[in-house]
Amino acid sequence: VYRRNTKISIDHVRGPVADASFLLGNLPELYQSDAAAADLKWQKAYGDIVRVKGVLGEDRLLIMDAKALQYIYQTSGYHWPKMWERRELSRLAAGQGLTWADGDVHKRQRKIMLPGFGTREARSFLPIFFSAANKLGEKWKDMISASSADGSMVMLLEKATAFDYRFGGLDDDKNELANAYTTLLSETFGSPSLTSIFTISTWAHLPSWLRHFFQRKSAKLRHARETERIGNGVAKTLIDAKANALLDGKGNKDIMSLLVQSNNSENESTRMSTPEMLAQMRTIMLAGHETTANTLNWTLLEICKQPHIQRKLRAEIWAAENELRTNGRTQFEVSDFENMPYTTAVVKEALRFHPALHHAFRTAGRDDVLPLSTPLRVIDGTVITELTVPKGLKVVASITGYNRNKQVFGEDADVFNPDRWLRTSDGKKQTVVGVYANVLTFAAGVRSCIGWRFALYELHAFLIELISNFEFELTPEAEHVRRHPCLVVAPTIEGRENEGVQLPLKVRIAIRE
Ligand code: HEM
Repeated sequence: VYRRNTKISIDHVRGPVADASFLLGNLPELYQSDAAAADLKWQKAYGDIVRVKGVLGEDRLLIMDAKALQYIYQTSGYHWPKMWERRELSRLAAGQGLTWADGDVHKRQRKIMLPGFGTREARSFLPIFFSAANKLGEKWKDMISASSADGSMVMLLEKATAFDYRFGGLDDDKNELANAYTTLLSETFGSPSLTSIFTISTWAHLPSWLRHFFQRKSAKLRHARETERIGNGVAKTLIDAKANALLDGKGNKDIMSLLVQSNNSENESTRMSTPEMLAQMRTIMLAGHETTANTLNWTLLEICKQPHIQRKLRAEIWAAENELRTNGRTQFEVSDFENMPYTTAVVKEALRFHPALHHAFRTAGRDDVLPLSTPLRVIDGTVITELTVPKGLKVVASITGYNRNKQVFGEDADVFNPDRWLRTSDGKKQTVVGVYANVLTFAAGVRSCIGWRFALYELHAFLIELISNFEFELTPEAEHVRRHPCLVVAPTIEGRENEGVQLPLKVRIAIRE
């Protein structure tokens, strides 16, 4: 393993010394500290391209450079596949669905699913997002009036957002599946131990029968196995119901109908097997819920830290609601968001500052040359403008590192400031990387987030509904929130990570003048 690992070398690129051990390199700091804390520290010291040590002498590249990321994600198509061990984690979390698939399998799966995620489809879900947000608000109002005299209470926000819309008919409060998913990531993938880091990084070298044996026995993966069982059960019931509706001629272009139709397809290139179909449902459930819910959590935290942002946001939302009522309407549509620039700016800034996934993992599928936005000084002091990389090199794309890159977002990139989105452009031509607002939060290219429009509209709906009805304030505990890395970035309280995701904020009903 050592010989194989050290054959793929980029030792001319600068990076931190592997302070943990030869066995684990820099991976403990990369994976165990607060999400992206190591990335930002190394970015400051070495620039936007950093060599980090993996297990047993392995070299990896941490990338925050715009042109290099654009090349990997967009220009190279499928030539930079996902890192093998991360695909294995995706398989364990959600089966052989879209986040696991690669190459031709991915192309086929994505082509089948894409029509379910267009702008029109996402827009049609807006009333469902508002209704879910409203339901949550009503619940909070009841809790506040039942529990406190001063009209406020400390809420442990852990799961908001419209969990049930993805497949319809699930009640968020009682559903076994919703509960299983809520804690899956923090329990199974949160703060990996040194043993887990080593095991996951060396999995690829084990024969598959032995790997599967360990995975079946692993206590750490018990929760993932249980979620798989519940998830497949729920998915099967929903699929049967959908198949019957389709037989009755009630089909449409929602994602469930597309999956069921592809399962029945005679054509190999548009067919999805039953295990694949179940995996897609579990994938959407997981990829869609944890990411959006945590982005909302981080947004609320930031606007509590800077109350003037919260006040400005609420003023815009109330004005927009008044306008809506004056025009005899009761419900926002997506086109109304265009007249709410500050709300959109807050959403954009939250997505930039707190990407729900802070890392994405790739491998060079061939010897390649990465173009660089910023010239890089290497170990012998020379400065290079492109970097030659060997086939098999593992790469960590630092989504947070890119999103806070000063070359891209300006000198104040490390400050949460929605106003940056309201400034007029300086006309400088930029390297465009992400699918939305040029942030890398939804990744880019052929493997970009398929549900980004859903996330965007869902975030708008929840933010509008919650800020319109409630005021949020920091509690002393919230000062100790850490950015806990567990496949996604979730808020936990320092030293109490084992209690799971929580964000204690003081919430009171907002009184309209
Ligand atoms: C704020 C919310 C969200 C964020 C930050 C986010 C972020 C991402 C990122 C970074 C990726 C690429 C991962 C990689 O390359 O390893 C991704 C992929 C994906 N996302 Fe999202 N996502 C969000 C919401 C959603 C929603 C709402 C859905 C579904 C309804 C969804 C479904 C997926 C799927 C299926 C993939 C795999 C796409 C592929 O590989 O072709 N995501 N997401």
